[in-house]
Order: sequence, then C-alpha cells, then structure tokens
Amino acid sequence: MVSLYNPANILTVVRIILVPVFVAIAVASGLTGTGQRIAACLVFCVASATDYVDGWIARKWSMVTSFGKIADPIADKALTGTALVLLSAYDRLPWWVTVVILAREWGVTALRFWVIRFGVIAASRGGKLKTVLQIGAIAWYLWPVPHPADVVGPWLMGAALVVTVVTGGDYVLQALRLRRGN
Ligand SMILES: O=P(O)(O)OC[C@H](O)CO
Repeated sequence: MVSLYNPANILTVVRIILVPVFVAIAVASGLTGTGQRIAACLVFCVASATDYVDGWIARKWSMVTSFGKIADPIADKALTGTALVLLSAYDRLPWWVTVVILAREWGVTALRFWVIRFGVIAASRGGKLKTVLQIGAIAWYLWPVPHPADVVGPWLMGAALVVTVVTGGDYVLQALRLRRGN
C-alpha cells in the first residue's frame, strides 16, 4: 500500500503552500515594477514545476494515490486560478477570460466529486496540455514584457482557453459514462 505521505503528495501540498506566497508578492507590488513581477513569475513557475515533478515521481515509483489524483488538479487550479484573478484584478487580462476558465476548472472539480462514488476521473492528456498552456500563458503575462506590442501572450492565452473549454466538455462526457457504468 502506497503511503499518503509520499514525495509526490508532499510536492502537491508544497504547491498549495506556494499559492499564498505568490499572492503576497503580487498584491504587495500590485503587479507593477520589473523586480516584483519577475519575483511573482518565478514563484509561479517554481510552484508550477512541482506539478510536473510530482506526476513524474508518482508514475516512476508507483506512488499514484487517490488523494494525488484528486489533490493534484485542485492544487493546479488553486495556483492558476489565483494567478488569473490577480491578472484581471490588475487590468492585465480581461475578466471574461478568467471567468470562463474558472467556471470550467471548478465545474470539473465539482463533477469529479459528483461521480466519486462511481470512480475517479484522473487528469487526461488534454487536461495536462491545458495546464501547460495555461501556465505558459500566465507566466508570459506575469513577466514584464512590453504588453502593447505583445502578440504571443494573447495567442497563448487563446489556445489555453480553447483547450480548457474542449477538455471540460470531454470530462462531462466521461462523468456521464461513469455514472451510467460504462
Ligand atoms: O483538466 P484537469 O482538471 O484534469 O486538470 C489537469 C491537471 O491540472 C494536470 O496536472
């Protein structure tokens, strides 16, 4: 039996703990100032990197647990959701983008709990791609690049948005299949 307190799960918890650290830096600076934005971006990237490492550890040393399957996506959503809200609050990203992504993310989380009696909906390949795109787009928006001339950021965020919505629909179908028992 795999211990709950394994390195993969501990890294997931570290990611959750880094969320308030990221918020503190972002709020203290109002996401202005080159140094502060670089600091916020670096904390965000380190926290995001734990997502890759915990998954790798869990697979390599067979440390996949039900806790990890549920907590890992929640930790991702806490981090990316917080970053999106802050970017919108500081006028760096339109609110509608944040609202659509948050609705999908927390809708899928609610869906996971709704069907938990029937089985666990683990992160799909599309879900992982979505997370990579979201992290890349958010990091780009946090980094102090010249925004008026920036075309990369909106394209990255647009791609993240499309994959976010499409994979959300796929999870709805998975949940319905689980409930039907096939
Ligand atoms: O799309 P989700 O909800 O399965 O989330 C995917 C995870 O964030 C990948 O680590």
